[in-house]
Amino acid sequence: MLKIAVMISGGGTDLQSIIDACQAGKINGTIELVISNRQKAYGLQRAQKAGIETAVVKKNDTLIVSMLKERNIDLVVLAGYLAILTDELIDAYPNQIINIHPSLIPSFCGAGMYGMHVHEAVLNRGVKVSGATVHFVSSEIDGGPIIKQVACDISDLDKPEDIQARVLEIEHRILPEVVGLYCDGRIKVENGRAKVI
Ligand SMILES: Nc1nc2c(c(=O)[nH]1)N[C@@H](CN(C=O)c1ccc(C(=O)N[C@@H](CCC(=O)O)C(=O)O)cc1)CN2
Ligand SMILES: NCC(=O)N[C@@H]1O[C@H](COP(=O)([O-])[O-])[C@@H](O)[C@H]1O
Repeated sequence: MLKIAVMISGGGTDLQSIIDACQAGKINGTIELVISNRQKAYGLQRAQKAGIETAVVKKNDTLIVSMLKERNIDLVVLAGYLAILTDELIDAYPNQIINIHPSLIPSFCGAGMYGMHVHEAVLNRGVKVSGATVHFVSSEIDGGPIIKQVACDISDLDKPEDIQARVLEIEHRILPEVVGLYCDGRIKVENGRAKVI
């Protein structure tokens, strides 16, 4: 069983999808720690309800690395974590940090593209499909190897919150799926590209 840490900043529905999958025996791993950079993140309550250790750490990747190493964490999941990771944390966990992003990378991603900002940009551009991406985290924001993407038709939607809701349904499926694949050793990175084996 791999040891997992999840980093959040908000409501934690993506975190909840992993908690639920672990409790259902769908992931060969256990969530050992949930870290938030925001004290009031509701996701902290979700973790505490599930009996998972929580911590609030703001702008201190040195401390985060020490907490992860102390707990022998194997996989770090960014589940709505809205801060940019420093190279200190990324280098400590090469291809061991994954992120969920609410668009089809490389579209609508990078600095400033998070949460509802993504769906507002998608609506304003008038694209007819959106979706979600799970990728490894690198120094380039949202530029790491893509592990899985699923698209959805949004041509019938005209509100960003409705696009968000449809994309979240995808997120809540593919994030636990990818975490499970990682825990089973079925994700490899070759020549900068991730593949499921
Ligand atoms: N080094 C990396 N750090 C992070 C990555 C990454 O790929 N490499 N992924 C992001 C997640 N993310 C999108 O998926 C993302 C998060 C936050 C931002 C952003 O611009 N944040 C603002 C502050 C937002 C706030 O605190 O309200 C900022 O830093 O100015 C962009 C993309 C996680 N980190
Ligand atoms: N760029 C990162 C980003 O925008 N992440 C997004 O934050 C939301 C967190 O929701 P949650 O708090 O309900 O899990 C999710 O939609 C996730 O894709």
